[in-house]
Amino acid sequence: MTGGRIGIVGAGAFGTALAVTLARDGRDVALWLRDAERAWKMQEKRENEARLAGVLFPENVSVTADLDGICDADAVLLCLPMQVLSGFLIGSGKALSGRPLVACCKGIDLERLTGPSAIISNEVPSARSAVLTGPSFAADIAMGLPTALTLACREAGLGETLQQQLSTATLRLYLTDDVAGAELGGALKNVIAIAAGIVIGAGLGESARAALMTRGYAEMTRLALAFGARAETLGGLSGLGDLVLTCTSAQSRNFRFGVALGSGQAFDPSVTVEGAATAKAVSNLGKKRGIDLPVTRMVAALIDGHIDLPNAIQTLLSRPLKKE
Ligand SMILES: NC(=O)C1=CN([C@@H]2O[C@H](COP(=O)(O)OP(=O)(O)OC[C@H]3O[C@@H](n4cnc5c(N)ncnc54)[C@H](OP(=O)(O)O)[C@@H]3O)[C@@H](O)[C@H]2O)C=CC1
Ligand SMILES: O=C(CO)COP(=O)(O)O
Repeated sequence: MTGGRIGIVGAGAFGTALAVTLARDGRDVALWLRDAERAWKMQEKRENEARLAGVLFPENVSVTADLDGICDADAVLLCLPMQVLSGFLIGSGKALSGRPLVACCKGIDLERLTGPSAIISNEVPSARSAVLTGPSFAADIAMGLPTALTLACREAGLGETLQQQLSTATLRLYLTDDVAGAELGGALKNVIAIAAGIVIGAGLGESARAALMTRGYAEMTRLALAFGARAETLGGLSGLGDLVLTCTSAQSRNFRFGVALGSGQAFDPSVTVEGAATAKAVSNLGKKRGIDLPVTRMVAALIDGHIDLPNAIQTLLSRPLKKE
């Protein structure tokens, strides 16, 4: 499909990659960032040097710091980190009233303990929401490598329209109405990816990583089913697919953060690591709902410095033996 006008909020790595791939496929794209001077420079330079260096913008990408520039778009993609989404919508959501808003962030809000679609419904009640999630590194999308994602939307008609508007020759969107499953899979896989990174960073071996990924997947499924998700969604792109990608690739920031934690190295605090806040949020959710989440709880405790690595490993290994 070609044509249509897409607005993108957030010129980070992911927002920029989506802007470029959608524009190459014929959409007019307006890419919004919060700083007017940087927006002007990016518009002139035709490149996002800070977040996606080396990828030139097609001429049908325009960069703006004015939300009026995107409020008439057919769909607006919210490509902000999870923990800033509510603040952005409280401050600026009014400008996006009535628009289809597609959350592209992965995580659970630490204060509200909800995913992005509930934040959108609360802060912009007139908006029609969807969630775009699944296994994809921004660099791969920007290079035009084949990528498949999940588009989750409760409204059948809107979901089908967005699926057409946001799929390209190399970006293939699969549709589901299981928003809870898609959101929770995307949020939790980042926590498990941190744990997988810790395992590798601490030198515990590939076998331990495979065990961790499998038990982590059981944990993701347990939590998601308790929130009304369907098991098949967790077994799809937004759950298992993204878990595999993120736990096994050094391109992943969550995985690299875990490696640093496991090997006692420092990690640049300016890098977006969604799983860190989400580990705490999900740990709190689990406590509230009485759901056993041993891996998530341990990741949250390690990040907060409430436990050291040898004790964390010992605690996980000494849990009572049980049926798989
Ligand atoms: N990168 C990837 O490969 C993928 C990322 N995602 C998801 O996309 C989301 C965004 O990630 P990503 O693009 O990588 O993140 P980046 O760290 O690359 O960029 C974050 C962007 O958010 C902006 N931002 C931060 N705080 C605010 C705020 N308060 N108001 C307005 N803008 C703000 C930053 O702007 P500024 O520069 O001004 O600080 C920056 O443009 C995450 O949830 C991530 O999980 C999903 C799939 C792949
Ligand atoms: O979500 C992603 C891949 O699907 C990106 O992972 P990171 O945020 O860990 O880099």
